[in-house]
Amino acid sequence: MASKLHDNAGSTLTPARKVRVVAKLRGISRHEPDSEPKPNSWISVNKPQGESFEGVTLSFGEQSSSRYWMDYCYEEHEENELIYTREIKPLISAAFEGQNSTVIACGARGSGKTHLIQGSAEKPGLTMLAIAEFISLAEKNGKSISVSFYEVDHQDHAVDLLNPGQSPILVCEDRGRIQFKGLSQIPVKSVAEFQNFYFGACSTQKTIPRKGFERASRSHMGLIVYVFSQNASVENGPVSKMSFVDLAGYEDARKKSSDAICFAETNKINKSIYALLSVSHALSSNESRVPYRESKLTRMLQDSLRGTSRILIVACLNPSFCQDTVYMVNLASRSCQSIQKTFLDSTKKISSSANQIKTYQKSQITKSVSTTTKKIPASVSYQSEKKVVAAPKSAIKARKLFDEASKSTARAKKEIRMVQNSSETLLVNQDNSLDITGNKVESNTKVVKDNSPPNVSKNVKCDLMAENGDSSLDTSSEVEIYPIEEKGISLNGEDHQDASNFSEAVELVREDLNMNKENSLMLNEQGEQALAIVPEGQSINKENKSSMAYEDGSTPISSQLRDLSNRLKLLYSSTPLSVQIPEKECSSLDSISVDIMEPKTPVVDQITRANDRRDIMNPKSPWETFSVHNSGVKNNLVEEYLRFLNSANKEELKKLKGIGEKRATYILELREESPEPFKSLDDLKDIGLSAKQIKGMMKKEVGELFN
Ligand SMILES: Nc1ncnc2c1ncn2[C@@H]1O[C@H](COP(=O)(O)OP(=O)(O)OP(=O)(O)O)[C@@H](O)[C@H]1O
Repeated sequence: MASKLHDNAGSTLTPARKVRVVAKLRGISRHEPDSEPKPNSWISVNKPQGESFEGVTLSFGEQSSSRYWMDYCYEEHEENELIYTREIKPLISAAFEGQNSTVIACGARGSGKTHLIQGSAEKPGLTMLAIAEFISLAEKNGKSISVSFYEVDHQDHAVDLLNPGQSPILVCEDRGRIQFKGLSQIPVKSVAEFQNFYFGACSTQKTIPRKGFERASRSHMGLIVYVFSQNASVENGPVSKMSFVDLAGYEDARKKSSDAICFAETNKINKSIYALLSVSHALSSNESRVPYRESKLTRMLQDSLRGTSRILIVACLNPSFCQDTVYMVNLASRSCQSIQKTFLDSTKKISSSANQIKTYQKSQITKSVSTTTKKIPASVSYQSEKKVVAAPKSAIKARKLFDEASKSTARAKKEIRMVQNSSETLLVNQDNSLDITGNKVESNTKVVKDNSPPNVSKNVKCDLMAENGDSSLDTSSEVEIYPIEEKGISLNGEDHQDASNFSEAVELVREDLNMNKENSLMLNEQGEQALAIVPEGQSINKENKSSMAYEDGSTPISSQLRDLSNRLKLLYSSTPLSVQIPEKECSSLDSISVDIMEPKTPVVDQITRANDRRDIMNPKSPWETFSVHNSGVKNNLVEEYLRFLNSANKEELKKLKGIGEKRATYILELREESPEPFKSLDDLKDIGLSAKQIKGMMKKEVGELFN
């Protein structure tokens, strides 16, 4: 294996981590035709240097410049027992303290998920090993254990594998707890007993006839282990539960499907894989809205994912080339918090570097340029403040659907170090093998390390990544991994890119990956435009609220603009009677919220033009003035109404026209998932109201004011 570094650090969960993502490279089975163990040559595991980096990055193929963050990677020879001891055992102990958790095995087909989760009689999987520990701890702590075992197919039918032939399982929520109707719980007293019915269910799972529907060729399987207080009844609920999910293997629907039915089935399975990984991504990045309702599986796992629950994702890797593995790693990697940490560190640094450049330019101090360096041309530094879109359309779209890890393949970068010393000399160092502190940076990993504050008494480092026409840049040159959630894949309510985009996303990422080389060449031609890295870094921040403030506590202007734009959008969306903004203008407003990184005149232009168009800035007649005030009042009313829906208790909600017991309960449920589920009147459609009903409700509320 081309592992460059592989230490054991950080292999157990630390209290602060909600989601941990590890990879497991599948071993070679004795039964496989070519079963001679041979070193894996298509996956490289790299550990970026520096103490602040906890994870590893994976890259695929010789020439690949895409890197995907993981918290850790287990190699071929590292068996289930090791993964169990390091990753699972701490979660079992936590279960006896009331903590829920979920272990998810994902990967392409044949990547070893079942081997990992179920294992076999000779090589027990994580579930078997865990049950032994559960039983032992239960005895010690005066608790009892029971299990459920189910399967979810492509049609979101969930069936009980321990009581086959029954109707599909129903999932409902009662007093904030997920409940299953039609899923049996079997008490477990010994490992042998468990082994019997578990393996029994696994082997018959493929043959049992399904009541009322066809059985799917691929499905997800989930084992739930419940911990009960000794004398508590099932009705009281468990102390905690731990879920083990063996996801169906991801497979490119177009590649393998021989017929339309198979194609549809594969697509649906892929969507549900995507849904689960999206939920874990939303949780790992503290999204305000988590899309549990996107699939049956995420709904079933909701209790074991939300709140203080911990999630372990094991991305299983095929030992030989498999494009589907790359896609899965890409998806799993999005939940890896190491990426975010690293990324945020470097983004902070980049933005502070950008500020230094601006200050530097403003001061208009004559700078001497050393013989070994070049002065940055004004055009270049200007470009650094602008967002430059230099990638092909499909690649851009793919970025929106996936994270920027794939985007990184389209950029070959060079680090320009700008050193401003006490004599105010600007040095640009294009040597990318050493950083300013003299630390060697791994040649093919882009790492921004220096977190020290700028200090004029010593050398101050500004890291910019420049893409230029240097012929030394090739697709294997340094690449930065971004945990970006672009607009298109944002998981929160309004921007949520639902699972239906999965195939498109996969398709686009595929294109993106295939275009690596082409893109970098094209970027090379772009020359100075490539300095777009600064704003792009800020662009990445746009989804990440925690990074929205500068270190001095002030809010970046880009974020203020976004706020302004969001308000405009709200105004627009909640004033249907106001003059319609043409499609073009709307998209301009969108782009304000998403793409503008720094205050540029066009922003003001856009707003002014939009306002001009509405003719509200300069009303010419009393009627127009009245209209303006009228729509202002309307907006306030709508805002108040939405605020009420987002905060009122059940009884208060029921006082509203059109909201009875059921809807009020549902609204409270929605608020559990997201503190503010209603952001515009349109969101009322989520509780089953038609546009006409919404209008009627508003009319009623307004009428009441005059009664
Ligand atoms: N660590 C390992 N060592 C040796 N053989 C393994 C290992 N992991 C998996 N295998 C073998 O690889 C093959 C595929 O494994 P497995 O069935 O677990 O994959 P899977 O990802 O669950 O597949 P699918 O997506 O089709 O369900 C099996 O023959 C299995 O025995």
